[in-house]
Amino acid sequence: MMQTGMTFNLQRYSTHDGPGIRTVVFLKGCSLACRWCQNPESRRRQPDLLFDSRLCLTGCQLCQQAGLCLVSDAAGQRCLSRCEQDRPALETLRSLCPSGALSVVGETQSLATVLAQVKRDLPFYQRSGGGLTLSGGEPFMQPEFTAALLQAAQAESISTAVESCLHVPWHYIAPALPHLDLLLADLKHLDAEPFLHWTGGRVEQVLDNFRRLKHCAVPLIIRIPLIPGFNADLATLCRLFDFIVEQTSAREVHLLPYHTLGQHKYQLLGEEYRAPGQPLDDEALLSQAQLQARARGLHAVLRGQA
Ligand SMILES: C[S@@+](CC[C@H](N)C(=O)[O-])C[C@H]1O[C@@H](n2cnc3c(N)ncnc32)[C@H](O)[C@@H]1O
Ligand code: SF4
Repeated sequence: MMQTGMTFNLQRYSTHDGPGIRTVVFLKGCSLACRWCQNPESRRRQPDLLFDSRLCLTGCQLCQQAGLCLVSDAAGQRCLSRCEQDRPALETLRSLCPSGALSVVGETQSLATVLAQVKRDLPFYQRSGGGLTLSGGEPFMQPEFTAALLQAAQAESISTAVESCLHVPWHYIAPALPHLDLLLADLKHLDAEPFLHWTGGRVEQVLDNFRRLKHCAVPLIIRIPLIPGFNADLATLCRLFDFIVEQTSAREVHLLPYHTLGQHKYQLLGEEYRAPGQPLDDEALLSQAQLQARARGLHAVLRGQA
């Protein structure tokens, strides 16, 4: 049977998603809805419609003729109606808009198609120690496709990595592990209430998966997005470092200061942005956090610097 997956982007020459030069394949669908997520178009498993009012040639009416309903937001800007019933089938809109104001994000692709694109950069992987990284969204939410793609990449001598929030049942993760050279996993918080409030998920499932991974051979790097009002304070971060040392196999932690680069995409999706309006700008906190992580024997990386 032909394996297919739902992807929404493929990024070549990435140097931020694992060692060396990498190709990042972004898979659609996530079990969390982090308020700060830089990829809000990744969250639903189905294709999404984006509308950029700045590009709209208001007079052409092609989308209205196809059955799409545009409304005005509080500022009088045209935007998508939040009512899904006001939308025609997305496939009819995929290449309809002449100005690019409307775009459909997410497409079903065969494993062979994705692998062929990844293989184009084999010489770069070999020279730089890079490879394939699966991101998203949450790659383990497409467990069969993820495991099969990692296996196929390794069979081509391509090193593999996955970026994950670990908010999935263990049996979605386990089949991929034999085909994984590096797992980059987020540790966002330890407490149930703030985790639920800011991400919509159950923290215990994440912590449980970290504990299980301790008994697996796959190399693990933990990433902490530092989000003001959620976890960007020294006391919370020190508790996270303690958890890493005591309950996981990771000895490398990457600190990811909160940024707002994905904020405009919420508007394109017709969604409200419910995270802080300003990026994290607290160098004192960042350097203290790096010191505290190092004091616990962790290799702490901030903006690529150890
Ligand atoms: C978009 S996620 C996809 C992988 C997976 N779902 C996860 O959360 O780890 C990739 C990385 O981006 C980080 N990230 C997402 N939004 C961010 C933001 N606004 N500022 C800083 N890091 C962010 C996440 O914490 C994660 O490490
Ligand atoms: S887990 Fe990752 S992809 Fe999912 S909403 Fe959070 S940051 Fe975004």
